[in-house]
Amino acid sequence: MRYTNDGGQNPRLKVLDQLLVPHEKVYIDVPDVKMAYTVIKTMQIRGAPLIAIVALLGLSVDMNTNAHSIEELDKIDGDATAILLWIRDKMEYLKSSRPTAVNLANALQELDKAMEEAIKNMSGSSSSTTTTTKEVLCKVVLDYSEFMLERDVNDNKAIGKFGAEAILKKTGKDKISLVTICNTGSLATAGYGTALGVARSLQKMEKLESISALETRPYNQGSRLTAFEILEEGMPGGQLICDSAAGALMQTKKVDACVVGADRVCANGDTANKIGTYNLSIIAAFHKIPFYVAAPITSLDITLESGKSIPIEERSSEELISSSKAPAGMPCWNPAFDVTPDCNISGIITEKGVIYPDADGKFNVKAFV
Ligand SMILES: CSC[C@H]1O[C@H](OP(=O)(O)O)[C@H](O)[C@@H]1O
Repeated sequence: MRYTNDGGQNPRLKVLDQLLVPHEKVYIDVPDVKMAYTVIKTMQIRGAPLIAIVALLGLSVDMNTNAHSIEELDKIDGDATAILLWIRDKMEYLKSSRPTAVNLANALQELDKAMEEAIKNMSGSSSSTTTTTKEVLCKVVLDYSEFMLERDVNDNKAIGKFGAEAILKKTGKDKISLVTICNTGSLATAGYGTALGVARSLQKMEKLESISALETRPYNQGSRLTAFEILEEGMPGGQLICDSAAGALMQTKKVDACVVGADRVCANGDTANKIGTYNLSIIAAFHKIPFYVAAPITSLDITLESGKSIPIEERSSEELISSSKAPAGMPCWNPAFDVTPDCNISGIITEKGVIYPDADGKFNVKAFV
């Protein structure tokens, strides 16, 4: 992603088209909310934290630089309720792009609070300022989207550190062999990565022996994106395995831990992540290999008691047909995510530390937020 803001209130956003990585590096200009929605929906950018960041930066670029939006906002300037409604309408549109990851919904909720607060402060202020409602809210959206960008990298570094320490302690090993699924690295976040950030931290500590990446059918985020990041970082023992080789790997080779990302973690620890994660957790449980979820607090959804209520995105048959070379017209079921039950999870690694199950084996995610 390329984000610039010269002049203080002139944000510009370009995103790397992840559908073309690793073979081509093409950047797409995101001048408005419509394009932010499109790049998310079509998976030109993906990864729960990055979806939230691109949506918010897209909103900020739209409000601050898009001529049509500026004109619309100018017309209703001074009417705080009308401006709020205008922004909330865009927020709802962005939120409808992909339903499973909760990071975007959480970010928009936080932003909404910041906007309400700013409006309250404006009406309470006695100073004879010439700043208009529109200017104030454009600045709130801009500041908040930039804050998210910065916070995500710092959070990921903390996740990496806590995760590496937890895995070393749990396994008692000096060198760790990991398995991961999907892409949770710099490409899925503002930088560093969540689950792949844990691998990065182990590598920095010279404690990473190997990392096996699943290809992650049908979109192949593992074979295209994680493989690319593993090679770029020169991670020791980096290798690609097909999704169905995970069992054989655990049966015949050294695997010390699995570490995966998350799109939504419920109050009881149930975790939605890329389709195939549930299978991986079952194989890991069978082989008594610790299984960690690495995710920022923004991926936690304590309003849902269990994974049964997580909306699971189903994508088109065409995507599965083209990637699997199935005959055209073949009916498909193509869920993008599955839910790993709490009982298969050893720990949830966040930037505030690791959430472990209690003595009864139950997670209390609420207590952590
Ligand atoms: C830190 S990435 C979290 C999460 O997002 C991915 O999904 P997608 O590629 O469909 O956007 C995947 O499930 C990752 O684990």
